[in-house]
Amino acid sequence: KPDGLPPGRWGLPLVGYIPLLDKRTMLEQLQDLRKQYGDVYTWRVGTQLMIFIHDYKLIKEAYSKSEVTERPKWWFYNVGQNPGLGISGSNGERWHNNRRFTLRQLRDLGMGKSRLVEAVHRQASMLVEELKKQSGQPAPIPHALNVAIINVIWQMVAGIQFEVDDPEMKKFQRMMLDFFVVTDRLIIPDLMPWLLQIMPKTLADRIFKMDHAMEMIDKFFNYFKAVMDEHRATLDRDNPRDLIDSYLMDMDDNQDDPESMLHEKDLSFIIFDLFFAGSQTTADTLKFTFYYLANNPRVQSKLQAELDETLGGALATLEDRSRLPYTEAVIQEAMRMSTLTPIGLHHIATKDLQLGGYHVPKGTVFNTMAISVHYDPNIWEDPHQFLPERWMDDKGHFAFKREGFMAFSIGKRQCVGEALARMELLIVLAAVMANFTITPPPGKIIDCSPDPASELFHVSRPQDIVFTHRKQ
Ligand code: HEM
Repeated sequence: KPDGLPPGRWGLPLVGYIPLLDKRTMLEQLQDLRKQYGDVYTWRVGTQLMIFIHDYKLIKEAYSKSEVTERPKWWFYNVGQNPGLGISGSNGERWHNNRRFTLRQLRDLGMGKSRLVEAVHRQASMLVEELKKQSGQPAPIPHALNVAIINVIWQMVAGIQFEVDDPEMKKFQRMMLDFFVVTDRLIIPDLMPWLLQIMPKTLADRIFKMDHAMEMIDKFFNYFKAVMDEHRATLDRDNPRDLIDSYLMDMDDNQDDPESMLHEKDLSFIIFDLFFAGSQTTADTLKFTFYYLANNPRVQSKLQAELDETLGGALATLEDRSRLPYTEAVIQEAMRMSTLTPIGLHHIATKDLQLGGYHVPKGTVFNTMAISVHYDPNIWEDPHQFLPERWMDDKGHFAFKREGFMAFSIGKRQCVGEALARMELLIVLAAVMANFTITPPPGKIIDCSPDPASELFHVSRPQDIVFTHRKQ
């Protein structure tokens, strides 16, 4: 055990201190360790040394260091690609280029006047129509919400939007669900890589579903490749339509450069990352927001009053943003309370470093406890209360402050889709709340706690809720 480490659990050789030995949830165990060791501690899981940080200032200090920017080279992130492709699982120059490319795309295609805003408008209106069909009835939030969010990403990537019941959309969603299922055990060999050396490959594949995950990746590649081929056949360099067109043009521009890293498989991973990082997150943030609002009629009336007065029934645009401070505050508060990534996404130390007076060796994996920060009573008054007012200043403006807010993480690796997510959340929430009042089913309250089935990523619990059409 290296000297100077933060306190914590080292455990046995090879297996470390395995969380499965304990029946409580992972988050409960982490909170216990915090009580025992303080805001920063280590926990060796398998052969992997992990550091857990519950304090915002220390997280900020860690993530401001360039040596804590990389993603671990794990199956969980790379799905067998070495080196990792796309954005979320890549590192170094490839990561830097792909991230910059995607941010540029979002800016150019995106915010302001563009087709992307039109797509969000169209999807928000579609969702309102779907909700009218269940007006006044207790029912789960319709599947159309997920479709709406996925369609916005399709618009950005390939200029396509599907109808709610289009079989192609169903097929695509089924592929995404299947992928989630096959990746649930991939992290085990990441934490205990020696298992792969002692096990026959067929057994390892059967247990950890690695071959299945690779097959799924090929399936996605073939799916996206067909869309790329269509784009290639109709590409007009003077009128790039979407992200695929832009990438193909960059590829052509660099075809004589032997150093060029651009290729179709990498593009396929970028697309894959956008769907996986950007659809469930945004859709679930909306679901949590509807749940909090259903239990908080006071907040809901105030929100509707702002929407009625400012928009008068029209769809919101980004220009309306400064006139919708309470709507922004509601979204911000819902993101704080739901904390979709309670322990963050892993980063790895690429060099030895000092943090909070401790020595953190190269190879340590960082877990940043957004959930502790978002409920820290030293940062937030009454942290368990849904209080959008905490985001308003004395003049009634939305007072966005980054300090202590980590829904999109912080530092160089923070979410690339934040601006898109915020635009979608604003437009869709405004459209729904201008048209509907939300209540729990009679005699019930909505359970706003995350579904215990998913620990590392918070998702909302499926349950009935009532959207009643406001006939203005
Ligand atoms: C409310 C919705 C969203 C939330 C809460 C969210 C949250 C996050 C978080 C916590 C990270 C991890 C950053 C880190 O490693 O420290 C992340 C990364 C990422 N997000 Fe989002 N996200 C959302 C929406 C989106 C959207 C709409 C897109 C794009 C369409 C997107 C694309 C990405 C990508 C590509 C990464 C990986 C960044 C990298 O590794 O450099 N996200 N997001």
